[in-house]
Amino acid sequence: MVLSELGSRVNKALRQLADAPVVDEQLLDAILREICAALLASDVNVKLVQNLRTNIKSVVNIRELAAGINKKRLIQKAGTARASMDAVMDELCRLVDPGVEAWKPKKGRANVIMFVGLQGSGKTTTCTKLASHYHRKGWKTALVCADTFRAGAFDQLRQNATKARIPYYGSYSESDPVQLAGEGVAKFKAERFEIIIVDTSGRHKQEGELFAEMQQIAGAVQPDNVIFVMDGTIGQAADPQARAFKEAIDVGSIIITKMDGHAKGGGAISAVAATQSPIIFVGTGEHIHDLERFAPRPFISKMLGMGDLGGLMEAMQDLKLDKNKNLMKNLEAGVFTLRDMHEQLQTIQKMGPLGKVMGMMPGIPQELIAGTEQEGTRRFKRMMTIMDTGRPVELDSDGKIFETQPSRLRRVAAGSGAPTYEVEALLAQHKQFAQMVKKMGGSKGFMKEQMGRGGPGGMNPQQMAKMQQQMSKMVNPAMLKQMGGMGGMQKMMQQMMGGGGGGGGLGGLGQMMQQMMGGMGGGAGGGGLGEMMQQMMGGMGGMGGAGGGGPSPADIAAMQRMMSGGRGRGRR
Ligand SMILES: Nc1nc2c(ncn2[C@@H]2O[C@H](COP(=O)(O)OP(=O)(O)OP(=O)(O)O)[C@@H](O)[C@H]2O)c(=O)[nH]1
Repeated sequence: MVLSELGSRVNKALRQLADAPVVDEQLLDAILREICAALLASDVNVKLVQNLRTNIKSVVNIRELAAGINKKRLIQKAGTARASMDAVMDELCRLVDPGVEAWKPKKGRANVIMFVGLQGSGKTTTCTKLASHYHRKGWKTALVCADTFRAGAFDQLRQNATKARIPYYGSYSESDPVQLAGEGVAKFKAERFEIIIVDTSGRHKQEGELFAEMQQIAGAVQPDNVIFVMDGTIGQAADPQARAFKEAIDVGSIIITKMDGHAKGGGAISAVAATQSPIIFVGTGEHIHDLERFAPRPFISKMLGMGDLGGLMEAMQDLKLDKNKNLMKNLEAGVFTLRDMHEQLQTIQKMGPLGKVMGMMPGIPQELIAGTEQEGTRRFKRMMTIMDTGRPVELDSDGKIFETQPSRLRRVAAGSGAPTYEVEALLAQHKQFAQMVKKMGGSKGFMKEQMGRGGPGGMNPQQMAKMQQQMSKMVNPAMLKQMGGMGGMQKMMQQMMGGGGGGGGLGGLGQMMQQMMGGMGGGAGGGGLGEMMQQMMGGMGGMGGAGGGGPSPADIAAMQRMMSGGRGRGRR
Protein backbone atom coordinates (compact mmCIF):
# COMPACT_ATOMS: atom_id res chain seq x y z
CA MET A 1 0.00 0.00 0.00
CA VAL A 2 1.49 3.34 -0.96
CA LEU A 3 1.86 5.97 1.73
CA SER A 4 -0.93 8.21 0.47
CA GLU A 5 -3.31 5.25 0.72
CA LEU A 6 -2.02 4.48 4.18
CA GLY A 7 -2.66 8.12 5.08
CA SER A 8 -6.23 8.12 3.86
CA ARG A 9 -7.00 4.80 5.58
CA VAL A 10 -5.68 6.10 8.90
CA ASN A 11 -7.43 9.40 8.36
CA LYS A 12 -10.71 7.59 7.69
CA ALA A 13 -10.31 5.61 10.89
CA LEU A 14 -9.64 8.79 12.87
CA ARG A 15 -12.68 10.47 11.39
CA GLN A 16 -14.79 7.56 12.56
CA LEU A 17 -13.49 8.33 16.03
CA ALA A 18 -14.40 11.97 15.72
CA ASP A 19 -17.83 11.30 14.26
CA ALA A 20 -18.96 8.51 16.59
CA PRO A 21 -21.62 9.56 19.14
CA VAL A 22 -19.79 7.66 21.91
CA VAL A 23 -16.20 6.50 22.13
CA ASP A 24 -15.88 3.25 24.03
CA GLU A 25 -13.31 0.51 24.23
CA GLN A 26 -14.94 -1.45 21.43
CA LEU A 27 -14.76 1.46 19.01
CA LEU A 28 -11.19 2.28 19.95
CA ASP A 29 -10.22 -1.36 19.41
CA ALA A 30 -11.87 -1.45 16.01
CA ILE A 31 -10.12 1.74 14.99
CA LEU A 32 -6.76 0.53 16.23
CA ARG A 33 -7.26 -2.72 14.32
CA GLU A 34 -7.89 -0.74 11.15
CA ILE A 35 -4.86 1.52 11.69
CA CYS A 36 -2.59 -1.43 12.44
CA ALA A 37 -3.84 -3.37 9.40
CA ALA A 38 -3.12 -0.34 7.22
CA LEU A 39 0.39 0.00 8.65
CA LEU A 40 1.12 -3.68 8.11
CA ALA A 41 -0.17 -3.50 4.55
CA SER A 42 2.36 -0.70 4.05
CA ASP A 43 5.17 -2.96 5.24
CA VAL A 44 5.77 -1.25 8.56
CA ASN A 45 7.64 -3.70 10.79
CA VAL A 46 5.26 -5.93 12.70
CA LYS A 47 6.95 -5.34 16.07
CA LEU A 48 6.69 -1.59 15.63
CA VAL A 49 3.00 -1.91 14.86
CA GLN A 50 2.47 -4.01 17.98
CA ASN A 51 4.29 -1.40 20.07
CA LEU A 52 2.21 1.37 18.57
CA ARG A 53 -0.99 -0.45 19.52
CA THR A 54 0.14 -1.18 23.06
CA ASN A 55 1.34 2.40 23.60
CA ILE A 56 -1.91 3.91 22.40
CA LYS A 57 -3.92 1.56 24.57
CA SER A 58 -1.86 2.45 27.62
CA VAL A 59 -2.20 6.20 27.00
CA VAL A 60 -5.91 6.12 26.24
CA ASN A 61 -7.39 4.36 29.18
CA ILE A 62 -11.06 4.51 28.28
CA ARG A 63 -12.32 3.34 31.65
CA GLU A 64 -10.28 5.91 33.51
CA LEU A 65 -11.28 8.67 31.16
CA ALA A 66 -14.91 7.72 31.39
CA ALA A 67 -14.82 7.52 35.19
CA GLY A 68 -13.20 10.95 35.42
CA ILE A 69 -15.78 12.68 33.27
CA ASN A 70 -18.89 10.62 33.38
CA LYS A 71 -21.31 13.47 33.83
CA LYS A 72 -22.09 14.30 30.27
CA ARG A 73 -21.78 11.90 27.44
CA LEU A 74 -20.77 14.69 25.11
CA ILE A 75 -17.85 15.81 27.24
CA GLN A 76 -16.75 12.25 27.76
CA LYS A 77 -16.85 11.64 24.03
CA ALA A 78 -15.01 14.81 23.14
CA GLY A 79 -12.28 14.21 25.72
CA THR A 80 -11.81 10.58 24.79
CA ALA A 81 -11.82 11.18 21.05
CA ARG A 82 -9.28 13.98 21.38
CA ALA A 83 -7.04 11.91 23.66
CA SER A 84 -7.25 8.96 21.27
CA MET A 85 -6.48 11.05 18.23
CA ASP A 86 -3.55 12.74 19.95
CA ALA A 87 -2.21 9.36 21.01
CA VAL A 88 -2.49 7.95 17.49
CA MET A 89 -0.77 11.01 16.03
CA ASP A 90 2.00 10.89 18.65
CA GLU A 91 2.62 7.20 18.07
CA LEU A 92 2.69 7.60 14.28
CA CYS A 93 5.23 10.38 14.70
CA ARG A 94 7.23 8.21 17.06
CA LEU A 95 7.56 5.61 14.28
CA VAL A 96 9.64 8.05 12.28
CA ASP A 97 11.24 9.96 15.13
CA PRO A 98 14.11 8.40 17.06
CA GLY A 99 14.12 11.39 19.40
CA VAL A 100 17.67 12.23 18.41
CA GLU A 101 18.57 15.61 17.00
CA ALA A 102 19.85 15.43 13.44
CA TRP A 103 23.48 16.32 12.81
CA LYS A 104 24.01 19.81 11.40
CA PRO A 105 27.13 21.06 9.60
CA LYS A 106 29.10 23.87 11.19
CA LYS A 107 30.09 27.01 9.34
CA GLY A 108 33.74 27.96 8.90
CA ARG A 109 35.16 24.43 8.96
CA ALA A 110 35.26 21.30 6.80
CA ASN A 111 32.28 19.00 7.37
CA VAL A 112 32.89 15.54 5.95
CA ILE A 113 29.76 13.54 5.09
CA MET A 114 30.14 9.91 4.09
CA PHE A 115 27.40 8.06 2.21
CA VAL A 116 26.84 4.34 2.71
CA GLY A 117 24.24 1.94 1.37
CA LEU A 118 23.63 -1.01 -0.89
CA GLN A 119 24.19 -0.91 -4.63
CA GLY A 120 21.34 0.74 -6.45
CA SER A 121 19.88 2.33 -3.33
CA GLY A 122 20.40 5.72 -4.93
CA LYS A 123 23.60 6.77 -3.15
CA THR A 124 25.36 8.46 -6.06
CA THR A 125 22.22 10.30 -7.16
CA THR A 126 21.49 11.40 -3.60
CA CYS A 127 25.09 12.58 -3.00
CA THR A 128 24.69 15.10 -5.80
CA LYS A 129 21.21 16.06 -4.65
CA LEU A 130 22.52 16.80 -1.17
CA ALA A 131 25.58 18.61 -2.51
CA SER A 132 23.30 20.75 -4.64
CA HIS A 133 21.08 21.42 -1.63
CA TYR A 134 24.01 22.76 0.42
CA HIS A 135 25.41 24.60 -2.59
CA ARG A 136 22.11 26.44 -3.04
CA LYS A 137 22.12 27.36 0.64
CA GLY A 138 25.51 29.02 0.19
CA TRP A 139 27.89 26.35 1.53
CA LYS A 140 31.18 25.76 -0.32
CA THR A 141 30.52 22.17 -1.35
CA ALA A 142 32.49 19.39 -3.09
CA LEU A 143 32.01 15.72 -3.98
CA VAL A 144 34.46 12.82 -3.73
CA CYS A 145 33.83 9.56 -5.59
CA ALA A 146 35.26 6.61 -3.69
CA ASP A 147 33.14 4.05 -5.53
CA THR A 148 35.64 1.96 -7.46
CA PHE A 149 33.46 -1.15 -7.36
CA ARG A 150 30.82 -0.18 -9.91
CA ALA A 151 32.15 0.69 -13.34
CA GLY A 152 30.53 3.95 -14.35
CA ALA A 153 30.02 5.26 -10.83
CA PHE A 154 32.64 8.00 -11.26
CA ASP A 155 31.21 8.98 -14.65
CA GLN A 156 27.76 9.25 -13.14
CA LEU A 157 28.99 11.44 -10.29
CA ARG A 158 31.12 13.55 -12.63
CA GLN A 159 28.18 14.21 -14.95
CA ASN A 160 25.79 15.03 -12.13
CA ALA A 161 28.35 17.25 -10.39
CA THR A 162 29.17 19.11 -13.60
CA LYS A 163 25.48 19.78 -14.22
CA ALA A 164 25.07 21.10 -10.69
CA ARG A 165 28.39 23.03 -10.91
CA ILE A 166 29.87 21.26 -7.91
CA PRO A 167 33.63 20.55 -7.81
CA TYR A 168 34.39 16.83 -7.66
CA TYR A 169 37.28 14.44 -7.18
CA GLY A 170 37.71 10.88 -8.51
CA SER A 171 39.76 8.72 -10.82
CA TYR A 172 39.29 6.34 -13.74
CA SER A 173 42.51 4.48 -13.00
CA GLU A 174 42.92 4.33 -9.21
CA SER A 175 41.30 1.18 -7.83
CA ASP A 176 41.84 1.73 -4.11
CA PRO A 177 38.73 3.46 -2.71
CA VAL A 178 40.41 4.21 0.62
CA GLN A 179 43.25 6.09 -1.02
CA LEU A 180 40.87 7.96 -3.34
CA ALA A 181 38.63 9.01 -0.47
CA GLY A 182 41.60 10.16 1.62
CA GLU A 183 43.13 12.16 -1.23
CA GLY A 184 39.85 13.79 -2.23
CA VAL A 185 38.97 14.86 1.28
CA ALA A 186 42.51 16.17 1.94
CA LYS A 187 42.43 18.18 -1.28
CA PHE A 188 39.08 19.83 -0.56
CA LYS A 189 39.98 20.45 3.08
CA ALA A 190 43.12 22.26 1.91
CA GLU A 191 40.94 24.33 -0.42
CA ARG A 192 38.72 25.28 2.50
CA PHE A 193 35.57 23.55 1.35
CA GLU A 194 32.87 23.49 4.02
CA ILE A 195 30.86 20.44 2.92
CA ILE A 196 32.76 17.46 1.51
CA ILE A 197 30.52 14.57 0.49
CA VAL A 198 32.11 11.16 -0.02
CA ASP A 199 30.28 8.59 -2.17
CA THR A 200 31.26 4.98 -1.46
CA SER A 201 30.66 1.67 -3.22
CA GLY A 202 27.70 -0.56 -2.58
CA ARG A 203 27.15 -4.28 -3.00
CA HIS A 204 23.98 -6.18 -3.78
CA LYS A 205 23.60 -7.28 -0.20
CA GLN A 206 25.04 -6.47 3.19
CA GLU A 207 28.28 -8.44 3.28
CA GLY A 208 31.65 -8.51 5.01
CA GLU A 209 33.67 -7.12 2.13
CA LEU A 210 31.44 -4.08 1.81
CA PHE A 211 31.52 -3.36 5.53
CA ALA A 212 35.31 -3.77 5.73
CA GLU A 213 35.77 -1.27 2.90
CA MET A 214 33.33 1.13 4.52
CA GLN A 215 35.20 1.01 7.82
CA GLN A 216 38.54 1.62 6.13
CA ILE A 217 37.20 4.62 4.24
CA ALA A 218 35.71 5.98 7.45
CA GLY A 219 39.14 5.56 9.07
CA ALA A 220 40.75 7.53 6.26
CA VAL A 221 38.28 10.43 6.04
CA GLN A 222 37.03 10.62 9.64
CA PRO A 223 33.47 11.60 8.69
CA ASP A 224 31.48 14.03 10.80
CA ASN A 225 28.29 12.34 9.68
CA VAL A 226 27.60 8.97 8.05
CA ILE A 227 24.44 8.97 5.98
CA PHE A 228 22.81 5.61 5.35
CA VAL A 229 20.90 5.63 2.06
CA MET A 230 18.03 3.20 1.82
CA ASP A 231 15.75 2.33 -1.06
CA GLY A 232 12.15 3.15 -0.02
CA THR A 233 10.73 0.29 -2.02
CA ILE A 234 12.41 -2.63 -0.26
CA GLY A 235 9.64 -3.41 2.20
CA GLN A 236 10.29 -5.75 5.12
CA ALA A 237 13.97 -6.21 4.18
CA ALA A 238 14.61 -2.70 5.53
CA ASP A 239 14.86 -3.70 9.16
CA PRO A 240 17.69 -6.30 8.91
CA GLN A 241 19.52 -4.16 6.35
CA ALA A 242 19.47 -1.05 8.52
CA ARG A 243 20.54 -3.07 11.56
CA ALA A 244 23.51 -4.58 9.71
CA PHE A 245 24.74 -1.15 8.60
CA LYS A 246 24.33 0.32 12.05
CA GLU A 247 26.35 -2.51 13.57
CA ALA A 248 29.15 -2.02 11.03
CA ILE A 249 29.42 1.76 11.10
CA ASP A 250 28.28 4.70 13.19
CA VAL A 251 25.26 5.69 11.07
CA GLY A 252 24.25 9.25 12.00
CA SER A 253 21.40 9.98 9.59
CA ILE A 254 19.17 8.27 7.06
CA ILE A 255 17.97 9.27 3.62
CA ILE A 256 15.18 7.19 2.12
CA THR A 257 15.08 7.28 -1.66
CA LYS A 258 12.43 6.50 -4.28
CA MET A 259 9.59 7.74 -2.12
CA ASP A 260 7.91 8.97 -5.26
CA GLY A 261 5.58 6.89 -7.37
CA HIS A 262 4.37 3.71 -5.77
CA ALA A 263 6.90 3.24 -3.00
CA LYS A 264 5.30 1.53 -0.04
CA GLY A 265 7.75 3.37 2.17
CA GLY A 266 6.44 1.81 5.36
CA GLY A 267 9.26 -0.74 5.47
CA ALA A 268 11.95 1.87 5.17
CA ILE A 269 10.39 3.74 8.07
CA SER A 270 11.52 0.81 10.24
CA ALA A 271 15.10 1.89 9.62
CA VAL A 272 14.60 4.65 12.17
CA ALA A 273 13.98 2.21 15.00
CA ALA A 274 16.68 -0.14 13.74
CA THR A 275 19.39 2.54 13.67
CA GLN A 276 18.00 5.01 16.19
CA SER A 277 18.97 7.67 13.67
CA PRO A 278 16.82 10.39 12.19
CA ILE A 279 15.65 10.45 8.58
CA ILE A 280 16.92 13.78 7.30
CA PHE A 281 15.69 13.79 3.70
CA VAL A 282 13.63 11.67 1.36
CA GLY A 283 14.33 11.28 -2.35
CA THR A 284 11.24 11.88 -4.44
CA GLY A 285 12.52 11.41 -8.00
CA GLU A 286 15.56 11.13 -10.22
CA HIS A 287 15.99 14.86 -10.75
CA ILE A 288 18.56 16.80 -8.75
CA HIS A 289 15.92 18.86 -6.93
CA ASP A 290 13.87 15.82 -5.95
CA LEU A 291 15.05 15.83 -2.37
CA GLU A 292 12.68 16.81 0.41
CA ARG A 293 13.68 17.69 3.91
CA PHE A 294 12.17 15.27 6.37
CA ALA A 295 10.64 16.11 9.71
CA PRO A 296 8.50 13.57 11.62
CA ARG A 297 5.37 15.58 12.41
CA PRO A 298 5.01 17.35 9.05
CA PHE A 299 5.62 14.01 7.31
CA ILE A 300 2.84 12.27 9.22
CA SER A 301 0.61 15.28 8.96
CA LYS A 302 1.13 15.41 5.19
CA MET A 303 0.53 11.69 4.90
CA LEU A 304 -2.78 12.14 6.70
CA GLY A 305 -3.75 14.94 4.34
CA MET A 306 -3.24 17.66 6.96
CA GLY A 307 -0.52 19.44 4.97
CA ASP A 308 2.90 20.76 5.90
CA LEU A 309 2.72 24.44 6.58
CA GLY A 310 6.37 24.75 7.58
CA GLY A 311 7.39 23.26 4.25
CA LEU A 312 5.01 25.51 2.39
CA MET A 313 6.41 28.57 4.12
CA GLU A 314 9.97 27.51 3.35
CA ALA A 315 9.13 26.93 -0.31
CA MET A 316 7.52 30.36 -0.46
CA GLN A 317 10.44 32.08 1.22
CA ASP A 318 12.85 30.34 -1.18
CA LEU A 319 11.02 32.03 -4.05
CA LYS A 320 12.30 35.43 -2.89
CA LEU A 321 9.31 37.14 -4.42
CA ASP A 322 10.40 40.45 -3.02
CA LYS A 323 13.46 40.32 -5.28
CA ASN A 324 11.23 40.59 -8.35
CA LYS A 325 11.24 44.38 -8.45
CA ASN A 326 9.06 44.86 -11.52
CA LEU A 327 6.33 42.56 -10.32
CA MET A 328 6.38 44.14 -6.88
CA LYS A 329 6.21 47.64 -8.31
CA ASN A 330 3.26 46.67 -10.47
CA LEU A 331 1.47 44.92 -7.65
CA GLU A 332 1.90 47.85 -5.32
CA ALA A 333 0.45 50.12 -7.96
CA GLY A 334 -2.46 47.70 -8.40
CA VAL A 335 -1.37 46.76 -11.91
CA PHE A 336 -1.24 43.20 -13.17
CA THR A 337 -0.18 42.67 -16.77
CA LEU A 338 -0.22 39.48 -18.79
CA ARG A 339 3.55 39.35 -18.34
CA ASP A 340 3.07 39.47 -14.56
CA MET A 341 0.74 36.52 -14.89
CA HIS A 342 3.36 34.70 -16.95
CA GLU A 343 5.93 35.36 -14.20
CA GLN A 344 3.58 34.16 -11.50
CA LEU A 345 3.08 30.91 -13.36
CA GLN A 346 6.82 30.50 -13.61
CA THR A 347 7.09 31.18 -9.89
CA ILE A 348 4.65 28.39 -9.11
CA GLN A 349 6.67 26.09 -11.32
CA LYS A 350 9.81 26.91 -9.36
CA MET A 351 8.16 25.79 -6.14
CA GLY A 352 8.21 22.26 -7.49
CA PRO A 353 5.63 19.97 -8.98
CA LEU A 354 2.13 21.27 -8.45
CA GLY A 355 1.17 18.17 -6.51
CA LYS A 356 4.06 18.64 -4.09
CA VAL A 357 3.05 22.22 -3.38
CA MET A 358 -0.61 21.34 -3.00
CA GLY A 359 0.39 18.42 -0.78
CA MET A 360 1.81 20.90 1.71
CA MET A 361 -1.55 22.61 2.01
CA PRO A 362 -3.64 21.24 4.82
CA GLY A 363 -7.04 19.79 4.10
CA ILE A 364 -6.35 18.75 0.54
CA PRO A 365 -6.63 14.98 0.29
CA GLN A 366 -3.61 13.25 -1.24
CA GLU A 367 -5.75 11.22 -3.66
CA LEU A 368 -7.19 14.39 -5.06
CA ILE A 369 -3.74 15.82 -5.60
CA ALA A 370 -2.55 12.70 -7.40
CA GLY A 371 -5.61 12.79 -9.63
CA THR A 372 -5.42 16.42 -10.56
CA GLU A 373 -1.66 16.82 -10.83
CA GLN A 374 -1.56 15.76 -14.46
CA GLU A 375 -4.52 17.83 -15.52
CA GLY A 376 -3.22 20.83 -13.57
CA THR A 377 0.23 20.60 -15.12
CA ARG A 378 -1.25 20.24 -18.60
CA ARG A 379 -3.41 23.28 -18.13
CA PHE A 380 -0.44 25.17 -16.73
CA LYS A 381 1.67 24.37 -19.81
CA ARG A 382 -1.11 25.36 -22.21
CA MET A 383 -1.44 28.73 -20.50
CA MET A 384 2.30 29.33 -20.73
CA THR A 385 2.31 28.45 -24.44
CA ILE A 386 -0.53 30.86 -25.14
CA MET A 387 1.24 33.67 -23.33
CA ASP A 388 4.56 32.89 -24.98
CA THR A 389 2.86 33.45 -28.32
CA GLY A 390 1.86 37.01 -27.40
CA ARG A 391 3.92 39.96 -28.62
CA PRO A 392 5.89 41.98 -26.01
CA VAL A 393 3.50 44.91 -26.27
CA GLU A 394 0.57 42.55 -25.70
CA LEU A 395 2.21 40.88 -22.73
CA ASP A 396 2.93 44.21 -21.10
CA SER A 397 -0.69 45.24 -21.47
CA ASP A 398 -3.72 44.69 -19.31
CA GLY A 399 -5.19 42.43 -22.01
CA LYS A 400 -7.85 44.88 -23.24
CA ILE A 401 -5.99 45.07 -26.53
CA PHE A 402 -7.43 41.65 -27.36
CA GLU A 403 -10.97 42.83 -26.73
CA THR A 404 -10.64 45.82 -29.05
CA GLN A 405 -8.71 43.94 -31.72
CA PRO A 406 -10.09 40.38 -31.99
CA SER A 407 -7.70 39.64 -34.87
CA ARG A 408 -4.86 39.68 -32.31
CA LEU A 409 -6.67 37.09 -30.24
CA ARG A 410 -7.14 34.88 -33.30
CA ARG A 411 -3.45 35.24 -34.15
CA VAL A 412 -2.38 34.13 -30.64
CA ALA A 413 -4.80 31.19 -30.83
CA ALA A 414 -3.43 30.12 -34.21
CA GLY A 415 0.19 30.62 -33.09
CA SER A 416 -0.18 28.61 -29.90
CA GLY A 417 -2.36 25.92 -31.41
CA ALA A 418 -5.09 26.59 -28.83
CA PRO A 419 -8.77 27.11 -29.69
CA THR A 420 -9.89 30.73 -29.37
CA TYR A 421 -12.17 29.91 -26.44
CA GLU A 422 -9.12 28.80 -24.48
CA VAL A 423 -7.34 32.08 -25.14
CA GLU A 424 -10.53 33.89 -24.12
CA ALA A 425 -10.68 31.83 -20.94
CA LEU A 426 -7.08 32.75 -20.11
CA LEU A 427 -7.80 36.42 -20.69
CA ALA A 428 -10.88 36.17 -18.49
CA GLN A 429 -8.77 34.59 -15.76
CA HIS A 430 -6.16 37.28 -16.12
CA LYS A 431 -8.85 39.92 -15.86
CA GLN A 432 -10.06 38.35 -12.65
CA PHE A 433 -6.54 38.37 -11.18
CA ALA A 434 -5.95 41.91 -12.38
CA GLN A 435 -9.11 43.07 -10.63
CA MET A 436 -8.04 41.31 -7.47
CA VAL A 437 -4.58 42.90 -7.57
CA LYS A 438 -6.18 46.27 -8.12
CA LYS A 439 -8.30 45.72 -5.03
CA MET A 440 -5.53 44.32 -2.88
CA GLY A 441 -2.46 46.06 -4.17
CA GLY A 442 -3.90 49.35 -5.27
CA SER A 443 -4.50 52.33 -2.99
CA LYS A 444 -1.14 51.71 -1.29
CA GLY A 445 -1.89 48.07 -0.69
CA PHE A 446 -5.33 47.15 0.50
CA MET A 447 -4.18 44.15 2.50
CA LYS A 448 -1.19 45.92 3.94
CA GLU A 449 -3.46 48.71 5.03
CA GLN A 450 -5.88 46.27 6.62
CA MET A 451 -3.19 44.25 8.27
CA GLY A 452 -1.37 47.30 9.52
CA ARG A 453 1.58 48.04 7.25
CA GLY A 454 2.60 44.53 6.46
CA GLY A 455 1.41 42.82 9.60
CA PRO A 456 -1.60 42.31 11.80
CA GLY A 457 0.17 44.32 14.48
CA GLY A 458 -1.53 47.41 13.08
CA MET A 459 -5.00 46.23 14.09
CA ASN A 460 -6.46 47.59 17.24
CA PRO A 461 -6.58 45.14 20.16
CA GLN A 462 -10.31 44.55 19.81
CA GLN A 463 -10.04 43.75 16.11
CA MET A 464 -7.09 41.53 16.87
CA ALA A 465 -8.90 39.58 19.59
CA LYS A 466 -11.93 39.14 17.40
CA MET A 467 -9.84 37.92 14.53
CA GLN A 468 -8.06 35.45 16.77
CA GLN A 469 -11.38 34.19 18.04
CA GLN A 470 -12.61 33.61 14.50
CA MET A 471 -9.39 31.97 13.48
CA SER A 472 -9.26 29.63 16.42
CA LYS A 473 -12.80 28.47 15.62
CA MET A 474 -11.78 27.63 12.11
CA VAL A 475 -8.50 25.90 12.69
CA ASN A 476 -8.04 22.41 14.01
CA PRO A 477 -6.03 22.81 17.27
CA ALA A 478 -3.52 20.17 16.21
CA MET A 479 -2.78 22.12 13.08
CA LEU A 480 -2.59 25.37 14.96
CA LYS A 481 0.01 23.78 17.23
CA GLN A 482 1.95 22.63 14.21
CA MET A 483 2.00 26.16 12.86
CA GLY A 484 3.52 27.45 16.07
CA GLY A 485 0.27 28.63 17.64
CA MET A 486 -1.46 31.89 16.97
CA GLY A 487 1.84 33.72 16.44
CA GLY A 488 2.91 31.30 13.74
CA MET A 489 -0.45 31.57 12.08
CA GLN A 490 -0.26 35.34 11.98
CA LYS A 491 3.25 35.19 10.56
CA MET A 492 2.05 32.89 7.86
CA MET A 493 -0.83 35.14 6.98
CA GLN A 494 1.51 38.07 6.82
CA GLN A 495 3.74 36.17 4.41
CA MET A 496 0.86 35.19 2.26
CA MET A 497 -0.81 38.50 2.12
CA GLY A 498 1.89 41.05 1.98
CA GLY A 499 5.16 39.54 3.16
CA GLY A 500 6.39 39.16 -0.38
CA GLY A 501 6.91 42.89 -0.45
CA GLY A 502 3.65 44.04 -1.97
CA GLY A 503 0.06 43.38 -1.11
CA GLY A 504 -1.51 40.69 -3.18
CA GLY A 505 1.66 39.00 -4.40
CA LEU A 506 1.05 35.63 -2.90
CA GLY A 507 -2.67 36.05 -2.93
CA GLY A 508 -2.53 35.96 -6.70
CA LEU A 509 -0.18 33.04 -6.58
CA GLY A 510 -2.49 31.03 -4.41
CA GLN A 511 -5.46 31.78 -6.56
CA MET A 512 -3.52 30.67 -9.57
CA MET A 513 -2.60 27.42 -7.94
CA GLN A 514 -6.25 26.72 -7.36
CA GLN A 515 -7.04 27.51 -10.96
CA MET A 516 -4.26 25.24 -12.16
CA MET A 517 -5.44 22.34 -10.12
CA GLY A 518 -8.90 22.87 -11.47
CA GLY A 519 -11.85 23.21 -9.16
CA MET A 520 -9.97 22.80 -5.94
CA GLY A 521 -12.38 25.10 -4.19
CA GLY A 522 -14.89 24.57 -1.43
CA GLY A 523 -16.07 21.00 -1.30
CA ALA A 524 -12.69 19.53 -2.22
CA GLY A 525 -11.03 20.59 1.02
CA GLY A 526 -11.29 17.92 3.66
CA GLY A 527 -10.72 20.22 6.59
CA GLY A 528 -10.91 23.65 8.07
CA LEU A 529 -7.51 25.05 7.46
CA GLY A 530 -7.39 23.92 3.86
CA GLU A 531 -10.52 25.88 3.26
CA MET A 532 -9.20 28.86 5.05
CA MET A 533 -5.89 28.74 3.25
CA GLN A 534 -7.76 28.69 0.01
CA GLN A 535 -9.73 31.66 1.19
CA MET A 536 -6.61 33.50 2.19
CA MET A 537 -4.53 32.52 -0.76
CA GLY A 538 -7.37 33.27 -3.06
CA GLY A 539 -7.27 36.84 -1.88
CA MET A 540 -10.57 36.50 -0.05
CA GLY A 541 -12.17 35.52 -3.29
CA GLY A 542 -15.02 33.58 -1.71
CA MET A 543 -14.62 29.97 -2.69
CA GLY A 544 -18.03 28.72 -1.69
CA GLY A 545 -19.14 25.75 0.41
CA ALA A 546 -17.04 24.57 3.32
CA GLY A 547 -15.24 21.23 3.09
CA GLY A 548 -16.22 18.42 5.44
CA GLY A 549 -15.37 19.26 9.03
CA GLY A 550 -14.34 22.78 8.11
CA PRO A 551 -15.63 26.11 9.32
CA SER A 552 -19.22 26.99 8.72
CA PRO A 553 -20.04 29.44 5.93
CA ALA A 554 -20.93 31.90 8.69
CA ASP A 555 -17.45 31.53 10.18
CA ILE A 556 -15.87 32.10 6.81
CA ALA A 557 -18.01 35.12 6.14
CA ALA A 558 -17.16 36.52 9.57
CA MET A 559 -13.50 35.88 8.93
CA GLN A 560 -13.69 37.63 5.60
CA ARG A 561 -15.39 40.59 7.18
CA MET A 562 -12.71 40.71 9.85
CA MET A 563 -9.90 40.49 7.38
CA SER A 564 -11.33 43.20 5.21
CA GLY A 565 -11.89 45.45 8.18
CA GLY A 566 -15.63 44.88 8.14
CA ARG A 567 -15.99 46.61 4.83
CA GLY A 568 -16.77 43.54 2.78
CA ARG A 569 -15.01 42.38 -0.29
CA GLY A 570 -14.98 44.34 -3.47
CA ARG A 571 -14.12 47.59 -1.78
CA ARG A 572 -11.11 49.50 -3.02
N1 LIG B 1 12.39 7.38 -8.75
C1 LIG B 1 13.52 7.60 -8.08
N2 LIG B 1 14.65 7.06 -8.52
C2 LIG B 1 15.79 7.29 -7.84
C3 LIG B 1 15.80 8.07 -6.65
N3 LIG B 1 17.06 8.11 -6.20
C4 LIG B 1 17.81 7.39 -7.07
N4 LIG B 1 17.05 6.88 -8.06
C5 LIG B 1 17.43 6.03 -9.19
O1 LIG B 1 17.92 4.79 -8.68
C6 LIG B 1 18.89 4.25 -9.52
C7 LIG B 1 20.13 3.89 -8.72
O2 LIG B 1 20.71 5.08 -8.23
P1 LIG B 1 22.29 5.26 -8.05
O3 LIG B 1 22.49 6.62 -7.53
O4 LIG B 1 23.02 4.90 -9.28
O5 LIG B 1 22.54 4.16 -6.96
P2 LIG B 1 23.85 3.86 -6.07
O6 LIG B 1 23.34 3.51 -4.73
O7 LIG B 1 24.82 4.96 -6.18
O8 LIG B 1 24.42 2.58 -6.72
P3 LIG B 1 25.94 2.06 -6.57
O9 LIG B 1 26.82 3.17 -6.98
O10 LIG B 1 25.97 0.94 -7.52
O11 LIG B 1 26.12 1.64 -5.19
C8 LIG B 1 19.16 5.31 -10.58
O12 LIG B 1 18.47 4.97 -11.75
C9 LIG B 1 18.58 6.58 -9.98
O13 LIG B 1 18.16 7.48 -10.96
C10 LIG B 1 14.55 8.62 -6.18
O14 LIG B 1 14.44 9.29 -5.15
N5 LIG B 1 13.45 8.34 -6.93
